[in-house]
Amino acid sequence: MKPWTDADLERLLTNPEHQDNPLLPALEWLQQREQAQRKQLEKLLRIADCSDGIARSQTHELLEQYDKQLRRLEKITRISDRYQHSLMELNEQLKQAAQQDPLTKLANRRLLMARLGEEVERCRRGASPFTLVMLDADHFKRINDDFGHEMGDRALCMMAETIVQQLRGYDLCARWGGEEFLLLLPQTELEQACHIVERVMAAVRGVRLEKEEQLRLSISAGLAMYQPDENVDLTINRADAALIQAKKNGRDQLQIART
Ligand SMILES: Nc1nc2c(ncn2[C@@H]2O[C@H](COP(=O)(O)OP(=O)(O)OP(=O)(O)O)[C@@H](O)[C@H]2O)c(=O)[nH]1
Repeated sequence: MKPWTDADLERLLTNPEHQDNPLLPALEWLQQREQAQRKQLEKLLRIADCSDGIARSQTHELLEQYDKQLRRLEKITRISDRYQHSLMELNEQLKQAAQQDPLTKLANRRLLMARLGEEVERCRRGASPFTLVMLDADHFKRINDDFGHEMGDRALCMMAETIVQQLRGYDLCARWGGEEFLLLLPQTELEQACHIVERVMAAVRGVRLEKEEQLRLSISAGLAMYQPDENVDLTINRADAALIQAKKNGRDQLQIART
């Protein structure tokens, strides 16, 4: 049997032949109810479609917001990485500045005293003794007077570089004062220290600053070997006294400290 359509039903209900059929009112009632239900269903479907659209656009909006937050977070992370990196660099620079002489870039007194403390400890634990060498540029005032303070600065830097080149990796050269340097030679007894210092003095004599052919440099040195249980300040003083003696003896030479 072919399915009933609305038109078939309408024809049946309006057919004068069936006007007296007792089922007619029931059929009309069923038709009206079916139409009402259909309308209701269509309405519900429209609402469902609409809310589906809203849900879709809300989801899209949320995804966009999420992407935006993610990009913002990535940007913040990049900035924070850069910030952390520059903080670390700054920290490193500060650390260096606290331990370095700004002119010659050598270790400063603070770093040398720290290393000296460690060396004394090592010596107390039975390692072989170390030697300290106080170095002082000769007649440096004349260099400044004859060639100018700026050239004096360059001469100091050249001297520092030359001294370091003659040392071993574990030795330390610090700028002690104006034109004074202090060498820490770990695990080095006097005889070996003398060889090192003679090498340093010879190298300083050979320094030539371009354009200033007349400029000649030399240094005097006082050596003191650390004595077990000696206060290290005393070792420094002994090296200093030996240096004064080297100056008195005519400069450009080394002198060994008395114990
Ligand atoms: N250009 C320059 N000169 C410095 C610096 N520090 C110290 N000096 C100079 O070094 C000279 C040291 O002079 P003095 O202590 O009289 O000693 P000197 O002329 O080297 O003579 P002796 O040590 O006796 O051989 C002074 O003229 C200081 O101004 C510095 O950083 N740069």
